[in-house]
Amino acid sequence: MLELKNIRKYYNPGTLNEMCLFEDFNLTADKGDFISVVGSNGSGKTSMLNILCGSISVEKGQILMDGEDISGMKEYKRNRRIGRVYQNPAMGTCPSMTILENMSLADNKGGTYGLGKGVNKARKAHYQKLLGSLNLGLENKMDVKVGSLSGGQRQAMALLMSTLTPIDYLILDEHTAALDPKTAELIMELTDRIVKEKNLTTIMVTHNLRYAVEYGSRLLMMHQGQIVLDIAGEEKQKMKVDDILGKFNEISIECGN
Ligand SMILES: Nc1ncnc2c1ncn2[C@@H]1O[C@H](COP(=O)(O)OP(=O)(O)OP(=O)(O)O)[C@@H](O)[C@H]1O
Repeated sequence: MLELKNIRKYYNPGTLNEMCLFEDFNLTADKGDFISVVGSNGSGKTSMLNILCGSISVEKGQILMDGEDISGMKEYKRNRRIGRVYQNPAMGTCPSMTILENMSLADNKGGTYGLGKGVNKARKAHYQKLLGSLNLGLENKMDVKVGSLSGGQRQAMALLMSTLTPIDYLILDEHTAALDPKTAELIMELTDRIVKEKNLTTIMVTHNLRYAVEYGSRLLMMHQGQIVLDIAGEEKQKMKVDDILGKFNEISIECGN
């Protein structure tokens, strides 16, 4: 379970540009939840993910992982249990290293790493099997530099790499936004498969309302630092893209836009 409790977050505190994003923000992601998060630009979606992952600090409040307060825990330590995929495929992979080296690096997350040690045959075969499941032919390109792959291929690798070690939580920050529609679809199917196979508690920020409706067990809508919609179960299953659009319109009218 991941929890944000009574979070207060200011950007540029004490300056002319001070901005209060969260005043008393609360979120509980129960074990096995797959939460799609939609919301207006600047509503705080990425900031929320950054707070969970420890990429940014907060003024007040607690971040709990399975009941343990991890507010003071460094990002790299949280990452032992949290996998993250970003919008930019370049963020999750190292372009100057080969596919094999990237896989090996991800496999050693949280441990020491030396390329000199090399990768044993069994591990290489394991990586090839995983890459083969993507159906992108990457298993035959183990010595190719990742920088020469397409965005979609890199994002598929980033997803595989972020979930290679035994993690419990998966954080997806608009991870299909930079991809063409067909590749985005493929990455979403892959995401869903990995989430189910590994039983990952997942939070996925997306501007694609269809994905938000089709995937996941719960749907949140954020606006101006607040959760304005939180639905799950049957209600979520019945939700249509038009319903979310309607909610967006309501918010815009309330704001006078
Ligand atoms: N490092 C920062 N310094 C100052 N303000 C920031 C910083 N990061 C985010 N903000 C502000 O906080 C607010 C929320 O930003 P955030 O990126 O979390 O929103 P978002 O919902 O992810 O937006 P989008 O849908 O456009 O990606 C915005 O007004 C943004 O300008």
